Amino acid sequence: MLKVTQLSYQHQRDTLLSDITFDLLAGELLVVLGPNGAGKSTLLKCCAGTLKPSQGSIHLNNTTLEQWPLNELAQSRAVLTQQLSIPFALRVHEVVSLGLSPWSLTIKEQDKAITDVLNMVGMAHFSDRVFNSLSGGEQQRVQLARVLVQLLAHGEQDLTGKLLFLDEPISALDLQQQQIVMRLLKTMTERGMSIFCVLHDLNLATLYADTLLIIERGETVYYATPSKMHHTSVVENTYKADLIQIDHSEKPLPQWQFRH
Ligand SMILES: Nc1ncnc2c1ncn2[C@@H]1O[C@H](COP(=O)(O)OP(=O)(O)OP(=O)(O)O)[C@@H](O)[C@H]1O
Repeated sequence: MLKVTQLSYQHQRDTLLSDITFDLLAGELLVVLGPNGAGKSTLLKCCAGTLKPSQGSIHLNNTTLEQWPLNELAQSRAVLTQQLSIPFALRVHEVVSLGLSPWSLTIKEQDKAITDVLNMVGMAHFSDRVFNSLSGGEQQRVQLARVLVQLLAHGEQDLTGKLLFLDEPISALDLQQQQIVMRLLKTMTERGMSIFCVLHDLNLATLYADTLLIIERGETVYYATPSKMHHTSVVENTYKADLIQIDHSEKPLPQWQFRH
């Protein structure tokens, strides 16, 4: 699906990413982790086509990103970046409808697609509210609905070939909403969608990801399934935090607690 080979990104004299290689398969949730400034957002922007890598290649379904016709690319991959503000007094359903711009749908089809994704993120009852009047977490859920509708416009069950990039999509959410969104992402991957998701929460990442990619100072330090991290010191070495590694009580997966 997405094949990234020996990707490097240089900004002036700084190497922000160096020799990153990974594959994202159909139906896979790849979670990208790493300390502040590690290069996660830069990697997301390169892979999504917003930044041009200095070296390396990015193929989406065997075609390089630059060779994809723009509208077809917009129908196949959606990108949710951090810190999005809407400078106009748009209503929630109007913000979500921005995600439908690559598609030609009837008004009825648009309304259905928008209602479906707002239901998925539990925001249908806010459809007519002015977006800027929502809380931070509510705004984040609406923005997630906007990128979801871009990939689910026709309500198709099989989402193979659809690629979603998310940069910290749960950073403003409470515990219940974090779980709802992570379960929703899992449901999307079960329908075939591929998801590249930057997170800071190691415990959620380990629970939900199929694969973890951990980067530090622009380089890969871990690229494998979460369970392979069991009883390693990768997290402690990468984050330099004083942590205790424990076993999840219901799954054979590592989790972390702060020592105090
Ligand atoms: N346009 C730019 N000019 C100079 N430095 C930049 C630019 N964009 C990013 N950087 C630097 O590149 C590094 C990686 O930034 P990036 O935003 O990718 O990190 P991140 O891993 O997403 O961090 P965080 O967890 O804090 O969001 C940082 O040190 C950042 O300051």
